[in-house]
Amino acid sequence: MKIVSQNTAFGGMQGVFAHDSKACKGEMTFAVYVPPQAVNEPRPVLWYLSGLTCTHANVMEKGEYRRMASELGLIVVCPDTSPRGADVADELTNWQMGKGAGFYLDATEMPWAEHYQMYTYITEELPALVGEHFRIDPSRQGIFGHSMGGHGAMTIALKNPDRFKSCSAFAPIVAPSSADWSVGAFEKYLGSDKAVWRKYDACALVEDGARFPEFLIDQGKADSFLENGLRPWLFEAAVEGTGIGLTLRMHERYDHSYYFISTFMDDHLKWHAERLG
Ligand SMILES: N[C@@H](CCC(=O)N[C@@H](CS)C(=O)NCC(=O)O)C(=O)O
Repeated sequence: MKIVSQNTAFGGMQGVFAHDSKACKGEMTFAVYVPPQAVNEPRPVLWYLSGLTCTHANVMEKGEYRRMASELGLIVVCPDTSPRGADVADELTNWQMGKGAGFYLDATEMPWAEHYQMYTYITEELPALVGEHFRIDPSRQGIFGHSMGGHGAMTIALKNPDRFKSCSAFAPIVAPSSADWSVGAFEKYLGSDKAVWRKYDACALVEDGARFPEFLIDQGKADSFLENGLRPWLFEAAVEGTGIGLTLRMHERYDHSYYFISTFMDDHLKWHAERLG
């Protein structure tokens, strides 16, 4: 693992690291905030998955999570959203596909399958690396994210309820199999068999029997992607009668940006800390 940068913040350390990824077959970069408490004891770890067009840096620079993470003693890991590098397939004029748009899935179709193995990267390879280098308590893990990363967090939690104790999302894509801005990507990454798509769709996973205790979702009502891309009401309908708890908060005037995310970041960190102990 290579140190890209390390800076002291709120008594802890904000680092950026790079490593050779086996899953994605190339160099991957991620950010980790380590709170001061981690010097003395293993601390809970929170995985933050970012949205379309992002790298590890967007939330690190604009998410405003460090003060509260330091106070609560949370380690926050922020991975990249796709494989990178000159040899990685991409669509230069399409921001919903390719680099910056990995959708946290393992692609099965060529040329994408060669490097786009983000599900394996996020659920297996990166946790092993982070566990080796940082004082995480693996029995206390939470996951959250924004937009495409909200989709990633919710689907990963639903598929790994024994590993994650908490999950929340900012403006998540709750049903990517039928959302305007993800159908094209799913077709290219996963092929035309829609039964496969259901494994990467929070609403479909719940319909197919996956369970997680509860979710917190914050959504801005002035989000330009609300009607065609995000549609949290579909998840509200999917969890009805399942026993899955959902706190869905709709906020007047907030859009899709990091101004929205940073406004509610403290609430999400507290939500996770309460459940991670
Ligand atoms: N590039 C898109 C917007 C993409 C977008 O809003 N991405 C969100 C995640 S879905 C984001 O976090 N962007 C990076 C940022 O705001 O720093 C557009 O032009 O409409």
